[in-house]
Parts: sequence; C-alpha cells; structure tokens
Amino acid sequence: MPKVLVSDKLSPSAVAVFKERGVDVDVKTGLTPEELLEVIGAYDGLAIRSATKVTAQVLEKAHRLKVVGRAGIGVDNVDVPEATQRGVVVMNTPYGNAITTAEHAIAMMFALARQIPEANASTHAGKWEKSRFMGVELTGKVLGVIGCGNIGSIVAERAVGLRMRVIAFDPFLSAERAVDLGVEKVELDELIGRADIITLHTPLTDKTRGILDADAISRMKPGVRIVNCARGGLVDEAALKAALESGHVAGAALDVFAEEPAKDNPLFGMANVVCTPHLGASTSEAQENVAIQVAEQISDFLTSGAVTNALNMPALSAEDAPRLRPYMKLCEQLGSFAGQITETSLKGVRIEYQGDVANLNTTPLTAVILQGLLSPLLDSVNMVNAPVIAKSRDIEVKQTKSESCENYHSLIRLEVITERQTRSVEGSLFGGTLPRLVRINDIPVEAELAPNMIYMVNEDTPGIIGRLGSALAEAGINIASFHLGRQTVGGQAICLVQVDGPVSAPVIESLNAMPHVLMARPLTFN
Ligand SMILES: NC(=O)C1=CN([C@@H]2O[C@H](COP(=O)(O)OP(=O)(O)OC[C@H]3O[C@@H](n4cnc5c(N)ncnc54)[C@H](O)[C@@H]3O)[C@@H](O)[C@H]2O)C=CC1
Ligand SMILES: O=C(O)CCC(=O)C(=O)O
Repeated sequence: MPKVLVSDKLSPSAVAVFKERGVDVDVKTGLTPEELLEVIGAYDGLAIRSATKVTAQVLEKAHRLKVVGRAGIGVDNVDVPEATQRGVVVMNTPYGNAITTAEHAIAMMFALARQIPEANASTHAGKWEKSRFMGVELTGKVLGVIGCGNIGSIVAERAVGLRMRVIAFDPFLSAERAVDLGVEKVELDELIGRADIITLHTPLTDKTRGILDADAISRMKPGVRIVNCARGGLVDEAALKAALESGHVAGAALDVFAEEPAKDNPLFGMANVVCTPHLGASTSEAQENVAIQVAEQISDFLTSGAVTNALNMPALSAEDAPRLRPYMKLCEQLGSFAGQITETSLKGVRIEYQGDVANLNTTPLTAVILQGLLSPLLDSVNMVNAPVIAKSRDIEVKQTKSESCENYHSLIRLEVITERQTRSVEGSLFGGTLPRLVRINDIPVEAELAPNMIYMVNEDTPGIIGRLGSALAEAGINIASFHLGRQTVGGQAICLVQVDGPVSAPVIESLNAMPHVLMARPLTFN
C-alpha cells in the first residue's frame, strides 16, 4: 500500500480521501527541516501547503518519493527542477483557492480605500476619530490587474461589478478573453501610468520578480494604491517603503512578503500599510477544496498512474491510464531494446504512432520510450525526467501520428539516430494487450520480450543457428524460444533468443567470435 506524509496543516478531509482510496497516511505537521530529512525516506507521496520546503536536500533523502502534491497554487516552496531530475512528479491544485484569494484581494482593496484596520483599532481604543479616516470611493477608479489568469480574472470580474474601470496586463491574455471579462488589455507601462489601484496576480518568476521596482513605482500616478496577494518578491519592499514615506504611493495592502514568515519587515508599523499573514487562501471552503483535490490527485497517481495538474509531467486521466497501460509496457520495451543495442551517443529519436494508438494521448508514451531508451545508458531515469534529460543532452525527439496502419490495429515505430547509424524497432499489441516486437531495422520478426534474451545480427548462411545452439548448450543455457528474421536470402539476418537465465560476458564473446556473426548482445527486460 503506498504511503503518504501530510506535512502541513490540511483539512482532515484529505486524510479521509487517502484512506478511502487505499493509501496509508501519516500526518506530521510542524516538522523541522532536520526532522523532515529523517522521515521522508519512508514515503511515496508528500502532501504540503506552503510551510514545508521541499529542497534538493529533502529530495535527495526521499528515496521512495514519487509525488509531491501542493494543496494550493504556488510551488515556490518546491525545488521543481530537482524533483524533475529525480523523477518526482510535482502537482498543484490550480483552481481550488482562486475565488477565495480573489476575494481577499478585493477585501484588501476596500480595507485600503477606507482604512478599515486602523479605524477598527482606533474605535476599539475608544477614540472615535471620525474625521481622521477619510476614505476614497472605488467606483469609477482605474484598477490595474497585473497577471490575469485564474485569480486575476476573478478579481477583474468582481471589480467590474463594483463599477471600476479595469485594465489588465498579461502577455497570455487574449483579446477575446479581455472582452469577455470586460477589461481593457494594455501593456505594463500603460497600466503603471494609468491605474489608481494596482493589484498583482502573477506567479513569482525570474521575469516577474521586482515587476514593481523603484523605477516602476516612480512612474505610477501620485496617490496610487498597491495590493499584493500573489507573492512577496513581486514588489521591491524598500522602494515601496520610500514611496509610501514620500506620499507618492498612498497605501499598500500586502498579504505576502519577500521573506516569510514575515516577523520583521521594513513595511510593518507604517500607517498606510494593511498587512495579513499570507491569508489569501485561508477560508474553510478553499482549504476543503484544495485538501480534497490534492489527496485525490496524489492517491490516483499512486494507485492508478493518473496524472492531474502536474507541473513536470504530461496529464494522464484516470480514464486514459488503463487504456495506455499496455502501450506503456510496449513503449518501455521498444525504448529499452533500442537503448541496449545503442553504443554511440544519441543524436535523435523519431517516434511514429500508427493506427488506433494515434488517437490516444501519446505524450506519456513518448516519455516512457525515452525512459526505456535512456535507462540502459544512464542512471535514475524515469518517465518524469527522461524528456528533460533528452533535451539537456541535445537529443532531438520528434513524434508523428497517423491513423492509418497497414497490418496492425496499432503500430509504434521507434527510430534511433546515433553518431554512427540509424536503427529502428517496431512493436504492436497482440490481442490488444500483449506487447510484441514486429520489426527490427525493417526486418520482420515476431517476438515477445522476456527477462533474458540474446540479440544477434548475422549473415544469412547455413549453420549459424546450429552453432549458436551448441554454444549455448555448452554454457548450460536453456533456450526458451527462438525468433528469426532476414532482409533477403543470403542478406542480413537477425535472431532473438529467449533464454532461461542471465548470459555471461564470455558466452557473448564466444558468439561474437563465431563466423558470419556481425553482432551479439545480451538483453534484459523487466
Ligand atoms: N496569497 C495567497 O494565499 C495565494 C497566492 N497565490 C498566488 O497567485 C498567483 C496567481 O495564481 P493564479 O491566478 O491561480 O495563476 P494563473 O497561472 O492562473 O495566472 C497567472 C497569470 O500570470 C500571468 N503572467 C505570467 N507572467 C507574467 C508577467 N511577466 N506579467 C504579467 N502577467 C504574467 C500568466 O500569463 C497567467 O495568466 C500564484 O502564482 C500564487 O503565487 C495563489 C493562491 C493563494
Ligand atoms: O496554502 C496557503 O495558505 C497559501 C496558498 C498559496 O499561496 C498558493 O496557493 O499559492
């Protein structure tokens, strides 16, 4: 039974989902980084929010870990490239807390416009400072939304409902979507110059870090207000402080900070700054949504291989997973066959999906082919990191699909280009489930791939099979099955022999030394 660690505070519904779906679960919140390093090796899955930092060090110790699930959106607390390298799938729950976070941004905007936190504190203190808290109306004001994805677009819709004029900057916002939302799509400079209030809803990336820096702030309208419910690093806090002090920025509402937990921030204590401790996603509804969603996603992945909302792996629905499973096996074997007979460095890979298989989601199949191909050549390759490894090694991967297929319901052809030659291998499913090799280097053959095999290429002359049989008999190796194929009479021939145990290097050497043998290799398959 797969085992999952819940290391951040998640709704108890998550535990119920794990149990229902046959996953063993431990809840250990508040672990120190050292404690996490000690326990992580025992788990197949890790469910987190933002407190747990899934660092390279944690991943190094996580020998069994297959999946990290973030109950939320931002995964800046997970070393995703390192997870990918180690073949760990990283998932998030992209929609579950979007409404809640958008509502928090709207609440922050009102809090800022009407100075509600300060007025609240003053009233509780019995001061009744009615004339001190003069606010501004939001109706008719220009709201600049930076990042108009799930959350930004909900904020925009709500703001339109408040009769604000909404302008948005997002390189991926289409003109049609902008019209649907009732927002005006603008460039960043224009937004900065026109907005009365700016709200941020982008992820923190190398491009967005400091998107509101001193220069951007200096170009804003005097009296502008800034709301940040996305990530702390988007706004330069020192520049914001200076602009608040000078009065150029009238106020800021911040749910997120450059360093969190934020215990000591330069903006704390300023009169015109409203702060919340990263509460954007903190409603019971959102936490219930993301906890259930992350538990479902992790469980499905660990029990059926279904991949939902992964950031480093193609999606694979629970419906597709069983249909792809027999092809996965075939693809792994085709890749592994090609990898085991490849000696020089790989330049390119061409994959053709023909027939019924062309109608399926073939991205995971390509990932498995690459896994099979690279595994004999490199350590620790799996379907998560294989495409990344191939890319990092400049191996060009091309895939084509064709619904027509001559002799089979489905055929998968893999062509591997190395420095010295191009080899191909083709396979199909017999009876819809049984993987079979049907062609090697365009020579027809029909073979099931078994744990121990010998692959031999030879000249098609009499006596070869007899000598091969004798050599194996002398070495005490029992032959389970024999598969032959040839290009033309007297041309190149191939032979795939299934044997009952591993074949030693001296036996392979003796086969390679036989006359008319061009190549003999031991092969192993899972
Ligand atoms: N305060 C909180 O508790 C929460 C904060 N968040 C933060 O909100 C962010 C946004 O979440 P979603 O809207 O769900 O993500 P999303 O992926 O749906 O939207 C992000 C948008 O930002 C845009 N974008 C990317 N780079 C940009 C750039 N350089 N300039 C302008 N736009 C750019 C993207 O095109 C995308 O449309 C998350 O990345 C997360 O960091 C999310 C949930 C809760
Ligand atoms: O889990 C939380 O409270 C933070 C949510 C968040 O920042 C996110 O989903 O990106």
